Amino acid sequence: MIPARLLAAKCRTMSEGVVLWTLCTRADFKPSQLLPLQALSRTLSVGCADCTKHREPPGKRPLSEKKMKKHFVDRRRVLVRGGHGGSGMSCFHSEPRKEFGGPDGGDGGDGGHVILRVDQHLKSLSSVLSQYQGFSGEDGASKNCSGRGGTALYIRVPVGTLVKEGSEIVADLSHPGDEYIAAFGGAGGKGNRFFLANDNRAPVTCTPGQPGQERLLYLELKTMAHAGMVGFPNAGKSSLLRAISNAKPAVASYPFTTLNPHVGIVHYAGHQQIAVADIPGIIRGAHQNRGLGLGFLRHIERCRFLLFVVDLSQPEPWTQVEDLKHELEKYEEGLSERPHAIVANKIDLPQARAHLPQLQAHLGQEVIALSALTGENLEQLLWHLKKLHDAYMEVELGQSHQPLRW
Ligand SMILES: Nc1nc2c(ncn2[C@@H]2O[C@H](COP(=O)(O)OP(=O)(O)OP(=O)(O)O)[C@@H](O)[C@H]2O)c(=O)[nH]1
Ligand SMILES: [Mg+2]
Repeated sequence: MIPARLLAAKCRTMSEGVVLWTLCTRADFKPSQLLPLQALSRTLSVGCADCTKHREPPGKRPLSEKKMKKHFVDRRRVLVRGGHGGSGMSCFHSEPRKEFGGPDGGDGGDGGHVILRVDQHLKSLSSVLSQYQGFSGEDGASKNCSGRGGTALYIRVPVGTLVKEGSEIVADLSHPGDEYIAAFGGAGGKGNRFFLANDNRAPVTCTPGQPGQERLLYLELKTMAHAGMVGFPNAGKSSLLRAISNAKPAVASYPFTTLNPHVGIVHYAGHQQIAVADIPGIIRGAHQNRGLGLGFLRHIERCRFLLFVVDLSQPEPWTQVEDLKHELEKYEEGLSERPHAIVANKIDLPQARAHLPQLQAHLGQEVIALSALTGENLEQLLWHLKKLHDAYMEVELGQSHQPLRW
């Protein structure tokens, strides 16, 4: 149970459009004093007069969910070819009054590689084309001039891109700045100078450049986030993400409003950031590809801990948790065992309050009851999120792994 003294304050700084959460303590605080978020920020006077005036940061209008769906691509088939090596040159040194100047044909330049590079700002594979041809090296020239090597061609991919060749995983680009050489450029040819030998003082042989490597790769994006919100359609996952972060997924009263994952960053005081992913709704039989199916269960795989979001206004809400765990377990063994918290949303509705004790009794574990709509008890979720994150960091650092940073 969260110590009642913990409070959260929300402040949107205009310049960054960031929601900053400060967990602070007040010795005299009682649970009954928990206030809706709007009231809370007024009570604590978090020192941001602007945030009351301007709720939305100015700028581009966000894309609609439908348009975003068009732009969101999480699989791509790419044919990559390294650059062709430049040809070697065959020629002889020529100078007035100098006979037998000798061979001086330069080597061709190497072809450029095609390299996949992680760009933290990309969220989807939509900008990746179906074919890439690396830059060719220049041909060698006379006077022993070697051709210039082809420059590398970079393909920008988002964090969490898995590279497959056939069914084999050849690279996992899970950190910003990670690179993988998708196709090597061909080696440049040799000029006739290279073939100069004691028994052959005037070679005419030169070799052509080699073609670059050609590979057919499959790119697969698995959303990377610290926490993944898993729940049935309409449970209020997107509303919750909007409430705690600066992400703006669409919210509507019909199921499957969210069609692709959204990642929101929760900013804590001290520059700590926790990435939370809103995963599209999961229904019974998702592991057999029902609803939005397997395509989205895939995005949960990479989340380090989970938030099971339950619609508390529905009768027998514990069955939602059981079903969600069942679907995750069927998809990948052990997935439902990840560190998690149970979030019971819509506590503002009268029937929801009545369901809460039953849910707690059935699950036998702590339930974070809150309302994404009114902001009630959000601070408890933030506190749990931080606790799960700290535990994850401890485990990763203990195993000398590089923890996921945002
Ligand atoms: N009363 C109440 N309604 C809520 C609350 N949170 C969300 N809702 C409503 O529930 C409906 C669904 O909310 P969403 O956030 O779109 O739900 P979702 O889980 O993202 O749904 P999908 O994207 O379809 O998976 C909307 O009409 C919300 O206004 C809450 O705390 N209280
Ligand atoms: Mg949604």
